Amino acid sequence: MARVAVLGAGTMGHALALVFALGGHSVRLTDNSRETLARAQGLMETALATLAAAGEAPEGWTSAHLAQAVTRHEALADCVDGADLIVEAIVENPDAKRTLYAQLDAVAPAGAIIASNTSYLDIFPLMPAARQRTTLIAHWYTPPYLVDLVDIVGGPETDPAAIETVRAMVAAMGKQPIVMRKFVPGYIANRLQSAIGLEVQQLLDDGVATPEEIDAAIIHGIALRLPILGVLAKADFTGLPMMQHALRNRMYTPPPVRGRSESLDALVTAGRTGVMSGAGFYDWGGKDPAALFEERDRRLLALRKALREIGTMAGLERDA
Ligand SMILES: NC(=O)C1=CN([C@@H]2O[C@H](COP(=O)(O)OP(=O)(O)OC[C@H]3O[C@@H](n4cnc5c(N)ncnc54)[C@H](O)[C@@H]3O)[C@@H](O)[C@H]2O)C=CC1
Ligand SMILES: O=C(O)[C@@H](O)C(=O)[C@H](O)[C@@H](O)CO
Repeated sequence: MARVAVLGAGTMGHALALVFALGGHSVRLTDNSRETLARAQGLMETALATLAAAGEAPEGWTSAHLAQAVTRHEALADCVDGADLIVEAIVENPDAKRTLYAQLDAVAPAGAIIASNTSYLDIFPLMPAARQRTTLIAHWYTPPYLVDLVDIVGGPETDPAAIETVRAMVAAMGKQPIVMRKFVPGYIANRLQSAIGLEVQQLLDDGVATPEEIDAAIIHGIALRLPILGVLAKADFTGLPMMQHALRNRMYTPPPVRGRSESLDALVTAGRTGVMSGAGFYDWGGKDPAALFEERDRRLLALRKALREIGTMAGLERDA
């Protein structure tokens, strides 16, 4: 059992605290927003109840176990006291991360591994020199208690032993770690999501389609094949000469990277920041985020169960 400190209790932090607790570790959680830290308890409990109902939590795990396994701390120093692993899941802002890393350097145990959950940032230049050997990225997907992939990558000075420690820990929790040979922003899956995101935002900004139509195209067009074929086995079924033709014809030009989107900006300006605020691209009918997470998780659990039975023809577990 490791002592794990999770910094940031937002969308990812509360869920990562739950993941490590379910993995048998002792977890301390902090956030610089008191309300967020308080809300984390209810969100973890709802997620645990959903997992337990589906038989996906360890035998006999209850809210009482959770309260013992995850403690919440307002002070950073209390949170990281005695930590073997520090999971950084604060806001995706380089200045905020740089400031936190300097504070961490002053209070974290000397040998503690610091693992950032950053989606895209090269966090290594933000970290004080003394922590470079024990700093790495371990990037999870939401909700991390259901999505298995964890991207792991070290920086130029990271000790390979630190990478192996985290890889083994993640694998022991039943997850799918992929250790990247070098850092690239977005790893594999987030780069693909970025490409999709860029295209989706352009379609919206250009008024080509509505959010509902875009999601329908993904759900009815692309999504069904992905768990069975990935992208490259699907290409084998398409036929590779067709892919050559598509490249050669140059009919597709990716949208320019503009660093902003009018439709996204309008939503955020209107306070529609997503499920946590009750609305985003969709209107979530004023439902409590915990209820929405529960509904999402229940459906994802059912899908995951079905997919395990069906198997896959692509990827590391291909059974074709
Ligand atoms: N939202 C997602 O689906 C995913 C996010 N990530 C990454 O995880 C990290 C966190 O993202 P979210 O959970 O979405 O953000 P979030 O905004 O939901 O939560 C971030 C939390 O960090 C807290 N915070 C900010 N500065 C802090 C500090 N100095 N000390 C303690 N707490 C502090 C904020 O109060 C907030 O509650 C980011 O690096 C993001 O790129 C990675 C995978 C998925
Ligand atoms: O999709 C996810 O859960 C994550 O991979 C992320 O890191 C991000 O939030 C991503 O979706 C943003 O592009």
